Parts: sequence; structure tokens; C-alpha cells
Amino acid sequence: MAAPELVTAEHVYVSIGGMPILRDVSISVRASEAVALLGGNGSGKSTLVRTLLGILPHQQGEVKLFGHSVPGFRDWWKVGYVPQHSAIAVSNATVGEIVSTGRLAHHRPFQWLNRGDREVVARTLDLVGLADRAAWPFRSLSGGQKQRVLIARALTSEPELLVMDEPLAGVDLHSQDGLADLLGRLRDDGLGILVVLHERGPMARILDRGITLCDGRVVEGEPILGSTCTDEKPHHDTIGLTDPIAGGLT
Ligand SMILES: Nc1ncnc2c1ncn2[C@@H]1O[C@H](COP(=O)(O)OP(=O)(O)OP(=O)(O)O)[C@@H](O)[C@H]1O
Repeated sequence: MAAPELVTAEHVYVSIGGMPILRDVSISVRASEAVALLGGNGSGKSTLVRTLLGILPHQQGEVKLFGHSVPGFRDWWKVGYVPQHSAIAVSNATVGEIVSTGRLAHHRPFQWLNRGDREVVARTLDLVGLADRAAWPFRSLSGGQKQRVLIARALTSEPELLVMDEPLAGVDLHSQDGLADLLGRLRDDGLGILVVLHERGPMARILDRGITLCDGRVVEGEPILGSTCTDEKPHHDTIGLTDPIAGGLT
């Protein structure tokens, strides 16, 4: 029997400020599956991730997390999110403090973290190889260590789906290998992984599938560096259908 679908998008259209960004995008990620979201700059990868997580609204189509439509989804602890590294701006917070915030999805607002939470945090820091860095300021870490902190933060909610936006950006090759090993182990333990990548790189060995976006559409094949997408065939043949965003024929 196929593993359950953790996140699905069906025929999703998104526009921002009247500009069509995603068109007729359908994807899914199952438990124990690692899927790469590939594509060139501006192809819509981050927009798709943010739409799947309900951060951005979609105008058409359906997005479901764990079988529930995203506007009504409540079990956010089931989803770990690692945003783009550059999106995290912290000054003096320690590694332990940042990772601890991942437990907040299990608590009501302003509730203190308890001993069980602290044990999960310690266990997760150990898992990512940073047990001895809990008291260190985040800003003092290397690029690879920072990514481990952000992954640990996402993992402390004990999620079933991990969504990461370019987790290897700015990380040296050796650390990329280590992160790929860690994610491969988590995938083997049942975690579903959706990861935005510019290229597969060291992650190739743990990926089950790749989905390529080009100009906001899913296309066949791998992204071609410097390509304007015009040579790539749309994965979903929509010829003759009206594009609800552009208002014309696709
Ligand atoms: N808030 C916004 N307002 C206007 N346009 C936006 C906004 N967010 C994204 N876009 C546009 O949507 C398109 C897709 O952007 P997105 O960040 O999703 O691409 P990406 O594939 O993640 O790119 P990159 O690899 O460079 O991060 C781009 O043309 C971008 O300029």
C-alpha cells in the first residue's frame, strides 16, 4: 500500500499583486519520501512552498495538508519548516533558544516549556551533531552549523513533514554531505521531505523524485541553467483551457 500523502496541491494558481506566479501546479509528497523542488531563479519555488504552508493564499485549486484543506488545518506541529537561511535574522539568541522555539507549536501562547520539551530539544541537538553548541550564539556558527540549527528547530515539533527552502545555500560541500546523510536517515524513519534546491548536488543520493518549476508551471525534465524555459514542455497539458489568472488561453 502506498504511504499516505502528507501534502498535496491540485491545479493551484497563485498571483501576487495581480501578477500570475503559479499556474496549474499539482504536486504531492508522501511519508518516507524525499522530493526536490527544482528550478531557476524566480521560477516560483518559494512561492509554492509558502502556498503549501498557507502563508500565501491561492486563488484556484486545492492545497491539502494531511488530507485537510489548508485554511482549516490546525495540526501545525506535524509540519517542520526551514525557511531560506537569509530569512533568519537573529542577533544574540543562542542555539538552544532558537531550537527551543520549535516546541512552541505544542503549547498554548505564553506557556512555559516543560522538562519533556527540554529533553526533546537536547535529543534533537544531539541528532544534528550540535549537542555541545547549545549555549553558543547562533551568529557565531558556520553556515553548515546554522543550517543544522534551523533543521533542529523544525524537527523539535516532531513533524511528519519537513519543508526546506534551499537548506544547502551557503553551506560548504563537506557539511552538505553531512546534511544529506542526516536527511536520508530521517526519510528512512518515515519523514516526508520537500526540499527546494537549485541543483540536486549531494542531496541526489537521498532524493526519490524531483519536480521542476519553470515560470510558475511544473515542467518535465531537469532545470537547464540559464534556460528561459521556452524549450520545456509543460508537464500538465492545458492547451485549450482558460488560465484563470491571465484570463486567456494557456
Ligand atoms: N511578494 C512578492 N511580490 C511581487 N512579486 C513576487 C513576490 N514574491 C515573489 N514574487 C515574484 O514571483 C516570482 C517567483 O518568485 P519565487 O521567490 O517564488 O521564485 P524562486 O523560484 O523561489 O526563486 P529563487 O530561486 O531566486 O529564490 C518571481 O518573479 C518573484 O519576483
